[in-house]
Amino acid sequence: MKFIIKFFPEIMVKGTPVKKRMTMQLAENLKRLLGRINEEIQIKRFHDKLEVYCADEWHLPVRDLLSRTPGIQQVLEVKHFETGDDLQQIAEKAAEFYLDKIQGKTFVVRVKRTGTHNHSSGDIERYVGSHLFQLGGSAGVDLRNAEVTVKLDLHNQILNVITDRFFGLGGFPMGGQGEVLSLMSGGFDSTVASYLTMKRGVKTHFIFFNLGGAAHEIGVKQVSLYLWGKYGASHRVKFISVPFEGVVEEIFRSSHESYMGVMLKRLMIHASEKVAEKMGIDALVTGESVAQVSSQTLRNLAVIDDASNKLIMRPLVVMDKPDIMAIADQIGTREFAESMPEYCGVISKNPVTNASFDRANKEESHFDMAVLEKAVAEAVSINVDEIIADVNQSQAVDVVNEVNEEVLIDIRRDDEQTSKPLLLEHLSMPFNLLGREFKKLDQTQQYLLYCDKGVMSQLHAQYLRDQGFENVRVYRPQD
Ligand SMILES: Nc1ncnc2c1ncn2[C@@H]1O[C@H](COP(=O)(O)OP(=O)(O)OP(=O)(O)O)[C@@H](O)[C@H]1O
Repeated sequence: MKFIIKFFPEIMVKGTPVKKRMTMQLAENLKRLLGRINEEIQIKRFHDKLEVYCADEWHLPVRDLLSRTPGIQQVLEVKHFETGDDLQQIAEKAAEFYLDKIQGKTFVVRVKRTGTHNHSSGDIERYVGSHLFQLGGSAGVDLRNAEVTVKLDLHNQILNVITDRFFGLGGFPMGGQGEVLSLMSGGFDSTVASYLTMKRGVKTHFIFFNLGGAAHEIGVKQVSLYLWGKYGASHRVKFISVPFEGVVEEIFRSSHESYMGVMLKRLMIHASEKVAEKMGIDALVTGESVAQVSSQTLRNLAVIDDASNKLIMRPLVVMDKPDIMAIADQIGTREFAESMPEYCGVISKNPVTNASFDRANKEESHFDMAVLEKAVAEAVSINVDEIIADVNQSQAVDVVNEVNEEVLIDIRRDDEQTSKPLLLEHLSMPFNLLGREFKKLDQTQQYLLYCDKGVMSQLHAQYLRDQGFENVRVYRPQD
């Protein structure tokens, strides 16, 4: 079957060389991504569209991939048949795909022809129209204001029928818009901010400041891997983890209580700048948004900005929280954000809301910058696609590969549990409900947690252990 890909309109209004570069970039990205589904999938590039050809068996994975690849506005699904210009065959194929769609609705048939045929386009339109009408159920033909257009394309002996259409993400193809380093804390805001830069075609690396929780780090790695795998996997990016416990201690020692929050953010920006510099990156991204918490005032954001010469991008700066949550739902990060362990370290009880530039500099002059240098020097950088191996290697909770008398708990999301059911006897407790539901279980039992990649189960097993459930391990069947 064939998919016809319409580019994002902002690409179409560019001058010819830019448009060409962007459409080539999208074709290259798709080639890389589709090749991971099946090597025989073909792509053809035209000035106004791309066409993807695949065997019918790859329909669903290809459709899914196209719906989440930046740069695509709309996709038409097309099936082709060798009907020649046999009117009856053409009408039957049209009925096969459109009869359902015209039930109770007015319709019109539009035919586009290339090549030589015995019938004119008008002949075919009239024949197919009357065939569909006679089959019943429609509200009749309306040549001017039809509710459904039956679109047929006869190309020499091949009839192309548009069987479905769906919208893509929009945005620009990944790779043409430079690179950023996104400060990722794993909550709603930084994940949505990172998604928005990825959708805009910006190669987005992740940096995480570990304030003292191994579980937090695993959670942030997991959501970064998820985001990248879903929306940015055409390009390899880095996940950088900076041990920030020492910095937090030093803030406690050197800062006034009301300035601790601002200092922490400034020091994160300082550290990100140093890492970005080494990577040749000009811009940082944060999930901050004006007035979301009392300390996110314009003045405080300006004082945080002052810590660096890098461009600081805040894609959510004027967005309302419900709109941010709606994006999190749409991109599938809500459950991750909700299950991220809360870190409540350097949160000033009475945070300054109108920080002064001079005072922030003065606070910083009391801070021993060698501590920050040390944290940056000890930062660990891995390719985001190596996260699974990395988490499994540094696991803090034992992993077993068979179930004996333990209670097995499937902690995957509901939709994953339904699409790939676990065949062993088990309890179902999706990870976003685990914290609440687990309290109801018998603490003396032994438990095994199961998830698809073994990352979330590590995170939650550690969390449950911290809550006093000592007999929790991870179940990872052998491949
Ligand atoms: N531990 C961290 N590592 C990396 N970046 C961080 C960390 N903590 C905060 N940030 C960055 O600072 C921004 C503001 O953080 P803050 O905790 O004030 O807000 P938030 O709205 O709760 O963030 P989020 O919802 O992304 O967790 C975050 O969106 C993120 O970009």
